[in-house]
Amino acid sequence: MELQLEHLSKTYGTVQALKDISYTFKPGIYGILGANGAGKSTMINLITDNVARDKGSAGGSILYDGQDILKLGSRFRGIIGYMPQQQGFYEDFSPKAFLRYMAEIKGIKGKNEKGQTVKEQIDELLEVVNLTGVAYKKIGGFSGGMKQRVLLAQALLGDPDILILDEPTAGLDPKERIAIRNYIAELSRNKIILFATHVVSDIECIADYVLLLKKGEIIAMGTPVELIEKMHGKVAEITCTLDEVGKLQEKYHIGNIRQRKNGIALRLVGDELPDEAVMVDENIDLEDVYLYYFE
Ligand SMILES: Nc1ncnc2c1ncn2[C@@H]1O[C@H](COP(=O)(O)OP(=O)(O)OP(=O)(O)O)[C@@H](O)[C@H]1O
Repeated sequence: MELQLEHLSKTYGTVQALKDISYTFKPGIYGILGANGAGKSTMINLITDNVARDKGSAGGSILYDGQDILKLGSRFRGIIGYMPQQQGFYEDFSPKAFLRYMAEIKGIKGKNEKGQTVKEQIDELLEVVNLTGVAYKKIGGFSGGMKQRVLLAQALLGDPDILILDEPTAGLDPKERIAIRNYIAELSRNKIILFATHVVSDIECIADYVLLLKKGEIIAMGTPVELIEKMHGKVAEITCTLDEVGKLQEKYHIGNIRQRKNGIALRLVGDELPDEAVMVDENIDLEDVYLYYFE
């Protein structure tokens, strides 16, 4: 199974939101990391066909196992599960009623490959996202995290081959963030899962591959380990006084700032680092990678 983006571009008026993106997704979890406005939602909206591509060859193409998704039409939509950024669902619905409604819209009927009826599939999904106890309660009274879990469950309806999650942890507190991340980590690795976020810790331990998107372009990509290895010689720590912090901030990308007994320890990331800084080698992480490319 392959989802291939070929020279994908999208322009809104004078803003080029995506610039000539080519990349092939295979089964696994992809962290799509980028600051606000990087083009993550645009990429997702093109894959889900919620936004029209630029006209003609200028827009590029998206192929699912070699076939243009626009030609596959509803067949392609049937294999996609999509969790949108906005929680625009009906507050008066219960999770169960909402999932039943979404199953109707998606045309999911009869029994699935495991021989489960739609009702059984819904019950199983509610169990997976830990909402069985509130299956008949109104969504309107739910916390942000519970609402996100309802959205995740609807994206999983019909066991889609491709799962697209647009900032699934947006607005959640740390505990709920971890819960959502864990549900995603436990999903089958036979799917292509795209997880768009601007929060490194969301994907740090669960992504098989990471794409860094900036101003509509992929500026770096690889497995987390590959990206971390490229940072060799670009991360250091320096101990300084509070007065010196501002000056260093002007010249270098600054990560963690920690109070230690002998002064303030700063993490510096960049191609050129001060001589007096001590190189960090062993515990470089994706936060350093993010800082290097984005700050
Ligand atoms: N409908 C639109 N009309 C005009 N410009 C748009 C539209 N949608 C997105 N843009 C612009 O395209 C660029 C990419 O936006 P996009 O929403 O894809 O980024 P993003 O990485 O998903 O950011 P966010 O996390 O804020 O959603 C931005 O400059 C944005 O202002």
